[in-house]
Amino acid sequence: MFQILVADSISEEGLAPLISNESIRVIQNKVSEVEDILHEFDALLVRSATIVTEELLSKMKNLQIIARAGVGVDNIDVTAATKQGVVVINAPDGNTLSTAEHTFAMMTSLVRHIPQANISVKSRNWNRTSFVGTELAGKCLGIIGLGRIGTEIAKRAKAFSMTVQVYDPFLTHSKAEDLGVISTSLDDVLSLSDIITVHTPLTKETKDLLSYDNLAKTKKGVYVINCARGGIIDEQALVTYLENGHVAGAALDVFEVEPPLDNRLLEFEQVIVTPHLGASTKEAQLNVASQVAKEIVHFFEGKPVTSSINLPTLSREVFEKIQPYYELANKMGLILSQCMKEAVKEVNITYAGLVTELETTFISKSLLSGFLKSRVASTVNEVNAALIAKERGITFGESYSSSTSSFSNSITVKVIGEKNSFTIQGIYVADYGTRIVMLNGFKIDFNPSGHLLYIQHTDRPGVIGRVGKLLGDIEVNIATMQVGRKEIGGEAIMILSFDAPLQDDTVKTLQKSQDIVSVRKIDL
Ligand SMILES: NC(=O)C1=CN([C@@H]2O[C@H](COP(=O)(O)OP(=O)(O)OC[C@H]3O[C@@H](n4cnc5c(N)ncnc54)[C@H](O)[C@@H]3O)[C@@H](O)[C@H]2O)C=CC1
Ligand SMILES: O=C(O)C(=O)COP(=O)(O)O
Repeated sequence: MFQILVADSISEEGLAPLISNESIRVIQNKVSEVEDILHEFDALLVRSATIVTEELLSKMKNLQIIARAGVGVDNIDVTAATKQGVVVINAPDGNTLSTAEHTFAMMTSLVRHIPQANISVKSRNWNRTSFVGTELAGKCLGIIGLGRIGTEIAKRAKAFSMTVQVYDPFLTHSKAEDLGVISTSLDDVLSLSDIITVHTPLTKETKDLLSYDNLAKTKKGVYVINCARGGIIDEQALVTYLENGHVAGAALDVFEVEPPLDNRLLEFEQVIVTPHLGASTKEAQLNVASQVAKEIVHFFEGKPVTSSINLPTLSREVFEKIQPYYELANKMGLILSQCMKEAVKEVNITYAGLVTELETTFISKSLLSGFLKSRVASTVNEVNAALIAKERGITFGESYSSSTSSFSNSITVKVIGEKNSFTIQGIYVADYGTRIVMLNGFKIDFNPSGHLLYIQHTDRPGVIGRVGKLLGDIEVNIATMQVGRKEIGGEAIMILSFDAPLQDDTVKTLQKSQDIVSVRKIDL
């Protein structure tokens, strides 16, 4: 008998496949109420309220699967779960429409002051002049993050006769064209929009995306909306811009700390709030609960699960053989993603030599998951990488080359974007390890790990010295340095490694230095 702990409030009807299954026992309780029997559960089902920490996982010795009845898995320590061999699944599209509709409800409420007017009338006032609103038709909506939810918002905004400006670095031109939206830079979205709504995952890149500096670039009188994740808008910065009147109002469904008991934003009349209700409809809850319930049944029946976001399903023996290539490919994907900052149409992988005898599909998926990791809300892994790439219009090709090179095996990847392309080649040699031996046609040789800088420059006397001095002046210690060039005086590259991550300001300063063409920070 498999025991499942349902720790958050989840649709009973959606749970039917579990409740009716004779080999499954469902217990609906908060974690704190079953502390002494946590070790007995085989599965844990949660929404966003239960925080699944490493400590909790260590108490759940029998746990095999965690199911998130929703999208965001930021309340689950997926790394700890993976380490513990626990599969994590989610329901990526069951609540898309409800969240988009809630965002739209927040937008209309915000610009027509509906919550404030409601309170006023119920307090027996009849004050029509204080609640004069703003029409949506003809206004510009800025959407940051055009994934599943952002896309549904865009369609609805078009129906309301709004113009839509979008910032999503991973959005292809054709998708934007199909939707009739303008795909542009973050700065354009900030400066041109009357209303800005965020729909990205909360990641290193999107934390405080609407910062002091970025809010300063917005129109005076702008409205902002966050129905994605607390922390994408810097709450302190928002307080400042509400206080000085630059931001006319905000609609917030999510907060950095939930519930937001001690949050200054709640004190503003022009801020309207809901308690993380985006996905709270009967339909969305039924969808997400039944999606994960069916997946859990499959999992216990030994069938493959389709929405796993962490573990691959390979035998240990096969995995051990491909592991070095699998890790190399993942690093190559991460390097490509950090060097190629634009929408990508194609990822082509070519294997040569001994590696072609292995299960390369799995290696390719590892590469793809490294490449997509920072671009989507839910964690990407080998199980879901190809599907996510397809959804995002990225064609993914794999081929074998018989051409002989100086390496006994190699993986070469070409990523083609709308304007540029980028090529990388990596090798694995037993007892030597994994190396990157080519970047964009430049021969090089470095270990893909740690904190790196990729600098493209002109091969002129003094460039390397200038970079060294610039970093030395700000006390940044270079651990290793590699240079590569195609011809004397032509284009050249440097790969520098450091003991700690570099500050973004350092990258900006280097970028301005003489003879430097481009600088990319790579964290692996
Ligand atoms: N309030 C609520 O109850 C709910 C909130 N959510 C949250 O909404 C957010 C969006 O969810 P989905 O649309 O389902 O995810 P998605 O993965 O379909 O879309 C996310 C989009 O953000 C884009 N993106 C990633 N990094 C970016 C960056 N630095 N700048 C601009 N765009 C970037 C990606 O390219 C992608 O298109 C997530 O944070 C999710 O957790 C989801 C459901 C309910
Ligand atoms: O699916 C998501 O990412 C959500 O934020 C929904 O959260 P909830 O399941 O309503 O606690």
